[in-house]
Order: sequence, then C-alpha cells, then structure tokens
Amino acid sequence: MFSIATEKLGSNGKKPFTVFVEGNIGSGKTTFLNHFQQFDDVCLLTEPVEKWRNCGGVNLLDLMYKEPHRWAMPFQTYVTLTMLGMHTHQTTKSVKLMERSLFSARNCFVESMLASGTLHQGMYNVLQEWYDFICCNIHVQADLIVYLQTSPEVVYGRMKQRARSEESCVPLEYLKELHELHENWLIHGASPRPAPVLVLNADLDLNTIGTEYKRSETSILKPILIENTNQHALLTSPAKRAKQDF
Ligand SMILES: Nc1ncnc2c1ncn2[C@@H]1O[C@H](COP(=O)(O)OP(=O)(O)OP(=O)(O)O)[C@@H](O)[C@H]1O
Repeated sequence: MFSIATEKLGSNGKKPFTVFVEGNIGSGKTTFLNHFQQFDDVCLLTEPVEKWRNCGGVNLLDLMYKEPHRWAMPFQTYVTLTMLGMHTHQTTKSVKLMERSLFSARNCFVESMLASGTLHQGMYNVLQEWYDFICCNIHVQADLIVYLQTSPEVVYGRMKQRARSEESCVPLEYLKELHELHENWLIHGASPRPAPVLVLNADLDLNTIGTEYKRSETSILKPILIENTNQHALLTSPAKRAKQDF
C-alpha cells in the first residue's frame, strides 16, 4: 500500500474549503461557477468536458453516446483520471469550487450504466476497485456539496436548446434516471455523501436564479468571510488601535 500526497496547504495554512457543484445534465453548473468569478480568493474548476471531447484528437464523449457498450468503460476511466486531476489540483486560494466530482461519476453515471447494461458487471467491478483504491489512498477534500436541483423536463428543454452535437440522441428517460440517482444520493442518502448538501432550486430561469445563487454565497465563502472578520477584529483590537494611535 502506498499513499499519494495531494493538496498543498493554502496561503492561510489550511486546505482550501472545497465545494462540489452537482446536478443533472443542463442544471446550470457552469453558470453557477461563473457567478463566483467575481471573488478573487476562489479557485474555479470547470468540468473537463473539452478534454473528453478531445483526448489526443479522439472525441470520447461522442463515442460513448454513439457506441455505449464499447466506449462507456474507456470513457469512465478517462473521467476518473480527469476528475482526480481536479481533486488533486493545488491552489493557494481559500475556496475551491469544482464542477462535479468522482462521487457523481460513481453514484450516478456508473450506476445508471450498470442498470442499463451498458457496463458489464466485470467493467463495473473494475471501476469500483479504482474508486475504493482512490478513497483509501488519496486525500479527496470535500466540505460542501451544492446540489442544483431541477426537474428532468426543464433540463431536457435546456439540453435541446443548447444542441451539443454529442447529446442530440439523449432521451428524456435518461435525464429522468439521472435525476432519480442524484435525488437518491443527495436527498435520500442512498450512497455516502462526503459533505453536507445545500439544495438550490435550479429550475429557475436566468433572470431569477441570481437570488438562489446569492443564497449559497455565505456557505461557500465562509472561510473568506471568517478570515476577513478576523482581520477586521485584529485591525480594531485595543492593542492594534493603541499601536495605530502611537
Ligand atoms: N461520469 C460520466 N459518465 C457519463 N457521462 C458523463 C459523466 N459525466 C458527465 N457526463 C456527460 O458529459 C456531458 C456534460 O454533462 P454535465 O452534466 O456534467 O455538464 P453540463 O450539462 O455541461 O453542465 P451544466 O449544463 O449543468 O453546466 C453530458 O453529456 C453528460 O452526460
């Protein structure tokens, strides 16, 4: 057994407060991350979809949808690798905000692929051994999960509208199944949740969702707010004031 050192300590001497943004396809994870661009001390890690679309010139996402029985397994192994890259990404920022995680790949996508027969039981078992190995040997920081909760019909409409070529054949049924798997995991706790879950209503459209995003700010920016309060307290402490007066 060996272990791999991951997270570098942040500038404040602590590991970054790590938040996973989870939700169905088209739930607005990228838009949610973009909202936090305005905060300097937040490291944003968007999902590596572009890597999946171009793995050395091969579009694995497309192949996975076109020939699932053949490509689901290599696709999942690449998802595992690229997600691990995000989990072990080092930052000196106080907060790390990630789009998805190894946990949603494991608890939602891989489960769905086993149930539909896309993944053979043997392939599934190999993936489970990888996840267990990672869990035991690599520190995966998790402090909060933001669940962008949607209804399948709403995200189906958004998916059709954005018309990503690889997703043209994705049926509403698949989104319903992924929705149930997210709900079972994040709301009902059918699989272990690595951190507390904050649920937001992501059915709202772009004009009204800002209030939902704002609602999450205090929870996500907690370490920054605490740090600022401490600094403020230091600046206004009697000793500091005396020094300033002098
Ligand atoms: N572990 C996985 N296994 C299979 N497919 C996956 C996996 N993770 C993501 N995908 C696929 O990758 C594509 C991107 O999906 P995802 O929901 O992660 O992002 P998104 O829809 O771009 O996010 P959003 O619209 O919420 O910003 C989808 O077609 C989805 O089915």
